[in-house]
Amino acid sequence: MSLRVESAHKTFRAHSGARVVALDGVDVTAADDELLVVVGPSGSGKSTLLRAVAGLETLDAGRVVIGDRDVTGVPAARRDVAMVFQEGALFPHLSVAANIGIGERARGGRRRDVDVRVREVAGALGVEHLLRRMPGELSGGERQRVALARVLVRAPAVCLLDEPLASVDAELRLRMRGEIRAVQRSLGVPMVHVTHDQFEAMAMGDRVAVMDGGRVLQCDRPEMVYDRPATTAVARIVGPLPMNLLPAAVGVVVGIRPERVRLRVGEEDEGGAGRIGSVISVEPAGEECLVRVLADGELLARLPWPAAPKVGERVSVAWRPEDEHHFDAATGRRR
Ligand SMILES: Nc1ncnc2c1ncn2[C@@H]1O[C@H](COP(=O)(O)OP(=O)(O)OP(=O)(O)O)[C@@H](O)[C@H]1O
Repeated sequence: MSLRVESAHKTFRAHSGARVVALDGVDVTAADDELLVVVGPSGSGKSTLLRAVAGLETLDAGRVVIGDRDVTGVPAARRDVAMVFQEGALFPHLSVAANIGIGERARGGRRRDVDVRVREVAGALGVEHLLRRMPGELSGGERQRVALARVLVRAPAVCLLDEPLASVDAELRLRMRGEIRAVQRSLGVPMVHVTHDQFEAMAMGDRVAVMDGGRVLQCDRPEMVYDRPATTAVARIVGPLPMNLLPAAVGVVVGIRPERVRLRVGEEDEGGAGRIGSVISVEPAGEECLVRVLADGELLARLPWPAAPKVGERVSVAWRPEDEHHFDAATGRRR
């Protein structure tokens, strides 16, 4: 069953009386077996969008449609939407196995069938060895995986994940994103996944919705939002590092990804798009380093670590013309 959110508006009134626009006309869809990733800065409306789909937040205007059923006025419990939060909540007095199987059992599933399915999903998410433990005996990351297993053990109409991997270590995250993808495909349900992890967004999403200020700025395949950002805001939000945005000709802003910037020490401008600058900081990042250069404004370059220039050195800054993105300076839109 597909998910459709149409013209969703939501304004909160803070204690101070101030109005906060959390959703400002959001349209998104997720097809039957599609995984839609939502990215955006803190406060951009991602959780509000998920909570509105789940029925935990009522919209001021707009609709939520699941399959051909308009669920806008339907209470959360009757939407058949499963949601995993940043801190997956478990029933403390039930074992891990019982926690994972509780929904299926409540729905009248036979114990034997439910046990088999619980074991399958627990295996896929690497928590099979924890099935007999109690939630209080788990680490944060383990609890999170159990909460995920509980959602994935049955096929809800829609599955929502709000940063479920935030407290999981890097190696496990890498494995789990593949597992989540596989389980989701086998269930054939639309999944909406909020993450701050750019690699996760690129790796997992069939499409990525980029949000800012309660709006969806662009919604497209991961390679499109990365290679052809629709606006300067998208260019700053998507990618492991924000895109450098440099004023160029009148009315034009040139965008260049830090990983596409080339620096040469002690040489003059190579010509073309280059400029001269001086290094203001060098930050090691494993095999690579991040170099900040002052050259008609500040610019970030990601370079292989051995190639790092030193702080204070003069460098020529260059990039290939085909790596440039051009935006309209007034509107921020891609030209
Ligand atoms: N119950 C509430 N009362 C008042 N304001 C709220 C409430 N919930 C959310 N907001 C505000 O609405 C805006 C959107 O919040 P939301 O939680 O959807 O953002 P987010 O993109 O999920 O952020 P984060 O990445 O930090 O989780 C924010 O400005 C937030 O402060």
